[in-house]
Amino acid sequence: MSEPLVRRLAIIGVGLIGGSLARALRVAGGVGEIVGCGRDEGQLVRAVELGIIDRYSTDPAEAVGGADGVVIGTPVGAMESILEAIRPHLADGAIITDVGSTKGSVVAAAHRVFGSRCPPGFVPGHPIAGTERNGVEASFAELFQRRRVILTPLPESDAGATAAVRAMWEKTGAVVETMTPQHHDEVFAATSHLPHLLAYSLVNTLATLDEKVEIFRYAAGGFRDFTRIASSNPRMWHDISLANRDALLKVMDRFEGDLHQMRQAIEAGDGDYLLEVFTRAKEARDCFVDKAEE
Ligand SMILES: NC(=O)c1ccc[n+]([C@@H]2O[C@H](COP(=O)([O-])OP(=O)(O)OC[C@H]3O[C@@H](n4cnc5c(N)ncnc54)[C@H](O)[C@@H]3O)[C@@H](O)[C@H]2O)c1
Ligand SMILES: O=C(O)C(=O)C[C@]1(C(=O)O)C=C[C@@H](O)C=C1
Repeated sequence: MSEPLVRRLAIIGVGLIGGSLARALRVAGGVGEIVGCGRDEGQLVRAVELGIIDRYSTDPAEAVGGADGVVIGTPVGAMESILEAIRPHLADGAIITDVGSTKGSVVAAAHRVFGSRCPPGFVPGHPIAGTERNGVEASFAELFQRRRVILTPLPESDAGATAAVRAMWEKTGAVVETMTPQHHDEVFAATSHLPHLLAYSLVNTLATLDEKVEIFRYAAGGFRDFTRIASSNPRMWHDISLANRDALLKVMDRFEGDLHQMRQAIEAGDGDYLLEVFTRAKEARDCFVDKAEE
């Protein structure tokens, strides 16, 4: 029997992502005991009932005791307080990673907690997979299969720790890539964070058009497709929007400019401009978006 990748894995925040990671590792093997931690004891009890975790604690310090692997699966706004709570209780050589949708803010939080050099076992991460649902009962083992996971190791991250976090995600069926935290935040401001803000903003505009909110009766498949992600957890996207401020503002400014140009073209009856934009966008989506999942 080969040694498990991780003898004891502590997952702080056993929700959609943390729960799916636990389920995937259960199926794939390679992890010994899984200890859950979180603020919502009901979720943790449910996770034990579902066989996703072996046991739980509502105290992060207790949960990480003796753990050789720690995954933080909470909203990014909670990560600093959790790192602060677990810092004195981390086992020597423990691997510490997270699943947060922003990386610069998580790294900055870690430096505020650990100082100029984070532990060599600290390797931030981000699975590019999810749904609009949240909570452990929305989790499933297949979530990460053939999806990308981005690791953003720090200069002080130990190569062995980075390899261990990579191996953990590859166990789930994910394809692992590395980026700098800054590049990560720029890329996902454009491909994930802005789309969510647009979906929320569109639905909010229509919801405030008429107080009877009757207009949604006439929304068809296009609106449903475009706005699925507006059903995502508001707290999660509150945290992401504020954490990735600079990259988001930059891409929002660009988008606002492009939308203004489209408005001007409509106002001027410039159909050629509209056709140019629509054709370029269709070609890009048809060619690149579907390939992204290969
Ligand atoms: N939902 C997605 O599509 C998706 C995809 C990739 C990454 N992420 C990232 O994963 C993280 C978790 O997202 P999720 O979708 O699993 O959310 P979720 O709401 O399903 O799970 C979050 C869990 O963290 C717990 N929690 C919240 N605050 C806490 C605290 N202060 N201390 C301890 N536990 C706390 C909650 O009780 C819950 O169990 C976020 O950082 C998010 O940016 C989400
Ligand atoms: O599929 C969805 O519902 C998601 O929103 C997942 C999604 C995204 O595609 O933007 C959302 C946040 C993450 O950090 C990564 C992926």
